[in-house]
Amino acid sequence: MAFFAHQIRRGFSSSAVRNVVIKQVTIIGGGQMGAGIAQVAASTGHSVTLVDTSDDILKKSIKTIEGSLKRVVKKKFADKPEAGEEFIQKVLKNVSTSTDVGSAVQGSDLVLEAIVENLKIKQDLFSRLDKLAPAHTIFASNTSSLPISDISSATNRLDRFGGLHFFNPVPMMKLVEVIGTSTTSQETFDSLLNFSKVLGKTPVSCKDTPGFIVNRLFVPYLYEAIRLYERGHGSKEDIDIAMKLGVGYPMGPFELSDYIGLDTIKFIMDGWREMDPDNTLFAPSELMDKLVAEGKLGKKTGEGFYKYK
Ligand SMILES: CCCCCCCC(=O)CC(=O)SCCNC(=O)CCNC(=O)[C@H](O)C(C)(C)COP(=O)(O)OP(=O)(O)OC[C@H]1O[C@@H](n2cnc3c(N)ncnc32)[C@H](O)[C@@H]1OP(=O)(O)O
Ligand SMILES: NC(=O)C1=CN([C@@H]2O[C@H](COP(=O)(O)OP(=O)(O)OC[C@H]3O[C@@H](n4cnc5c(N)ncnc54)[C@H](O)[C@@H]3O)[C@@H](O)[C@H]2O)C=CC1
Repeated sequence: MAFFAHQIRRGFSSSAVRNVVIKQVTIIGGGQMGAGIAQVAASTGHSVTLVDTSDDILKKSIKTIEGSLKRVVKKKFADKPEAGEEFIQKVLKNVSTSTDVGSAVQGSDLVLEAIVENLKIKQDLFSRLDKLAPAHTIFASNTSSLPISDISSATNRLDRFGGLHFFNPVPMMKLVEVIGTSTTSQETFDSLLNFSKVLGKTPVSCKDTPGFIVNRLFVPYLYEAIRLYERGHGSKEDIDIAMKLGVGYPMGPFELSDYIGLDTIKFIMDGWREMDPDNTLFAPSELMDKLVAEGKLGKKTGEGFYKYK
């Protein structure tokens, strides 16, 4: 069994609320992750407000959600296309959009942040939200690599702050890492665990350590694959085939790096190297640095390790 929340001792308990049942969710950041999380939350009956910096971005987010829902219903309602269309409309009705965080957090039980992976920008956002959101509202970040406690330190609701780390593509990936800091209250942690389950995901409990569980194991794996290629031990194609057929991964390390975004992966590794410069697992890759400097960031820019145009 992956988690035993009741066994985790936490040092802080004066939560303003007990076990918040999360019904109304505000998601800040309508990119790859935010749109996916909004889709899953809306599909499971939550009322969702999706926030981003412009209406144009939000229109794109809704388009992404619609496209993904179509893929979902194609399978789920294979024999009943009308019921599928009805489902899509019902889900979309649960999602509203806003460029104003102040109004978007009113009445919200959970504010989940999925904006750019930058500590200062996340701290500024949460510091502002802390003054605007109701007292009972739980805050959570979907950060891939930043310590949750560094982000929560910008607020006065340390007990009502945790991490909820989803995986890309959110509608398909079953895992959620639930992260509690030393100040996250048990009530908050339990609410986040329950919320993940209501979304139909499988949560695992994580400590607030670099990369939590998955990325702590996976980022060094991706980098080692690149170094293997740099040393001439195998072609990209062969390494990808080897990991797909040899251990059953759905994507090889180069395909997956392009899918996630090379800038994101390099950003994470650079940050960890700064924290622990002598750890050889965090050694840089010349090729990765070169591709990112050239703007070849993977699928999203049309080229990374592979070409997509
Ligand atoms: C980790 C290092 C550092 C990273 C730092 C940042 C990242 C993080 O913090 C954490 C992460 O997210 S790590 C990334 C985790 N994700 C993965 O490993 C994805 C691996 N790939 C896959 O699972 C499949 O290739 C995948 C499911 C993507 C696609 O499947 P296929 O390759 O078989 O392709 P398709 O045939 O197109 O799809 C198969 C079925 O899935 C449905 N589908 C795919 N994408 C969808 C989407 N976005 N929305 C809804 N449905 C979707 C598709 O319809 C199809 O369904 P069936 O027709 O029923 O099979
Ligand atoms: N891409 C991935 O595979 C995964 C990413 N993550 C994490 O999720 C977060 C978001 O990542 P992505 O969705 O990939 O990024 P993205 O670049 O696709 O989306 C970020 C969105 O946030 C918006 N944004 C930026 N600053 C904002 C602000 N102050 N207020 C409102 N909106 C703002 C941007 O306009 C953009 O639409 C990051 O922390 C990332 O590390 C977590 C798991 C997987």
